[in-house]
Amino acid sequence: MGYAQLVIGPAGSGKSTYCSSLYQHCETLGRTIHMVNLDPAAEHFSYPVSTENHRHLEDNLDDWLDEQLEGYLDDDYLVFDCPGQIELFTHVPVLRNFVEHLKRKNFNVCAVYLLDSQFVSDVTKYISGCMASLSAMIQLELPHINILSKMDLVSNKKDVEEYLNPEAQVLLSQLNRQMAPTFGKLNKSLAELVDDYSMVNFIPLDLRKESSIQYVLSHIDNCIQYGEDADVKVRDFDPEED
Ligand SMILES: Nc1nc2c(ncn2[C@@H]2O[C@H](COP(=O)(O)OP(=O)(O)OP(=O)(O)O)[C@@H](O)[C@H]2O)c(=O)[nH]1
Ligand SMILES: [Mg+2]
Repeated sequence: MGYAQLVIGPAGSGKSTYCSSLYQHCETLGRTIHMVNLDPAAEHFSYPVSTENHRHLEDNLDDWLDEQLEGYLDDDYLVFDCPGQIELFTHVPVLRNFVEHLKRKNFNVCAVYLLDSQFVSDVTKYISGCMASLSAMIQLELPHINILSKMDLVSNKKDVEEYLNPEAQVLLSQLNRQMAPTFGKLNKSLAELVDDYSMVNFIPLDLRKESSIQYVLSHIDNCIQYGEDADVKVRDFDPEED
């Protein structure tokens, strides 16, 4: 049985930074994880790929993803740093195919969706971030964990708290305050959608704190049942501990 995190989220949300911090954290613990960078952009495309090329892109990526998996063992813990292009996990089924592939290889996979905490300062941005997360959740059909990244940039933690487990009513009134009355109905539907899926449930991540990284990791490990067979106990950490 192998374990894998699929780290996704909008461009610049902090995926690569999270991956390297996680790697260092595990290194300190003496725990082995492997990072796999799934961004083929640097190697293959130095230009935007148009929609006509999607088929072509897909075929190439399947082979390329296969190559990335070579050399890893069936019981490894892998962390896939995905590119920020949202269409890779929504319009194009390539990431979904990759997930199927991992499952066939007996990997327990969890989607780790990062959203920049700066998005929370603007409820419209926040909602769009939630929708992108929801879309990934539906497309990938994986256990899913939402993370609010870059918490070190948040000066007042109270501002963010209500967005960690937001209520539809709060979102709705904030959306209505910002937008013209014609959007009232749409806002209501959006807020309800977010509420219905009860997917909007973010764990704050402050990379300056080892305890915060550990807290996030514990949640993910739980999700993919890592450590349940072994003697390793998944400890619960208080993110506000230090
Ligand atoms: N202050 C702060 N900045 C961060 C943090 N994480 C990432 N950044 C910064 O945010 C920018 C984007 O970070 P990346 O880790 O490259 O984001 P990404 O999601 O991998 O971006 P793409 O691969 O382009 O989608 C960089 O300038 C980082 O230095 C964080 O926890 N705190
Ligand atoms: Mg990156």
